[in-house]
Amino acid sequence: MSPPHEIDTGLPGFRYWPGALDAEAQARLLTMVLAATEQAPFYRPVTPGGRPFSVEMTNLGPLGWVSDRGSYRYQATHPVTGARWPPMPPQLIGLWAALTGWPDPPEACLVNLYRETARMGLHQDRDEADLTAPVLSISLGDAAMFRIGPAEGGRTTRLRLASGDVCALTGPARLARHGIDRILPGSSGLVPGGGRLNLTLRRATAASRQS
Ligand SMILES: O=C(O)CCC(=O)C(=O)O
Ligand SMILES: [Fe+2]
Repeated sequence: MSPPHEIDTGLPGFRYWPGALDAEAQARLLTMVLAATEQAPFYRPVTPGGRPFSVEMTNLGPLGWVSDRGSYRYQATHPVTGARWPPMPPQLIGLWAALTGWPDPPEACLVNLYRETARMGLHQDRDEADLTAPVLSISLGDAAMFRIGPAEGGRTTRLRLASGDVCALTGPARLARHGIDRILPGSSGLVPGGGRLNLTLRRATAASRQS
């Protein structure tokens, strides 16, 4: 992977590295993720209000983000199979360290699968114990129209995220509102069956390190 080029989008703390993963790194990552989904298949969660997500999900790593009639939360097991999530691929731990510089490794990699009509409404990521730890997001496959705006609401900006792009919510942008308006079906042939994969890496628990 060549060193990522960082672009200033005007929202402090929102960091964007277009083309951070070259075609070979994307293919390797995709192969690893698809292999892990043999063990931890995609499933369609529902919101606490009972509405099914249009996105299908699974997780990698010691903890995974889940949503059901009870709550949004992190847990160690797949809600359908009851098995532990597959391990976090070392390539992702390395990318997290290189791009965020955060001292603790990621604990959760949420894998979002967007088929043709899937989307994700504007939201904040706030189910983590330490809301100062960054969120790192990797795009694979079809491009997506990503929307982002300040935590307090107001004007949002649209950004087209393509396969291999990486972005991060850090510092003052950690609680930025964001979502996916739509994907651009057929813009990439990377994902078998079509669509987009998003990998979102996070710390879930509070850091245990001493200061
Ligand atoms: O698919 C994306 O790029 C965003 C995913 C996201 O915001 C989330 O999983 O919290
Ligand atoms: Fe999010």
